[in-house]
Amino acid sequence: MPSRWMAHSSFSSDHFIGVDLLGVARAILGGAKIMSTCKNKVLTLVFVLRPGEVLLGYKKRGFAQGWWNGFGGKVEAGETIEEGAKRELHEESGLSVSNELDHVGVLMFEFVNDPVLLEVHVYRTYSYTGTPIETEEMKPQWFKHQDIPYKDMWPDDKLWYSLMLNGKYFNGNFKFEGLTNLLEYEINEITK
Ligand SMILES: CNc1ncnc2c1ncn2[C@@H]1O[C@H](COP(=O)(O)OP(=O)(O)OP(=O)(O)O)[C@@H](O)[C@H]1O
Repeated sequence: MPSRWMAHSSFSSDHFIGVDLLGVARAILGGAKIMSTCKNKVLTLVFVLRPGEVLLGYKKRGFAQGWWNGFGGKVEAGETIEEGAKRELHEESGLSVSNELDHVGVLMFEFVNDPVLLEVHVYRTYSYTGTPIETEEMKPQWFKHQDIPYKDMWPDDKLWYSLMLNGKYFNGNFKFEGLTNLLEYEINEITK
């Protein structure tokens, strides 16, 4: 009996325990990963358009300094994502938008060794009031579509700008190592 039990145990039971432990370990690790990554940082990114051109801002300080981008930033407590987008556009470019912005995409960015995911909501609009002004944070400039300075921008931008400029809806997932090394990505166009 003991030897049969031992024999049985040393095969099936160990095997079973092995699988089970692996499963438990996976569940714990998986759970921990989900818990640590579920806190997304919600950001906005607004593109003001006029026929054939897009307004970009040169980032003068802070995160991504020295690169061109749309206007946007963190959504603050008590405001909707779209309200945050309009506020950041005004703060960074001096432009105001009273109509609804066109919500064209959501981009998720993961950075290796950083548990916080960036959830960037992308908007576009042809409708605005005011004249772009240089602020402490951004220097605005109109660019023809063919002159967009992709080499001085986030590496993901060249992968989805054509969708945004052409009025398509999309989502994307990007994995970065540092600020310049894009390791993996996927972009999906969405039909509304
Ligand atoms: C990783 N690949 C990326 N590709 C394209 N655009 C990206 C991006 N990652 C972040 N962005 C955008 O860059 C702005 C940062 O804004 P950021 O300066 O951090 O926010 P905010 O102005 O609130 O910060 P401060 O309060 O000034 O620190 C914001 O529009 C955000 O959507």
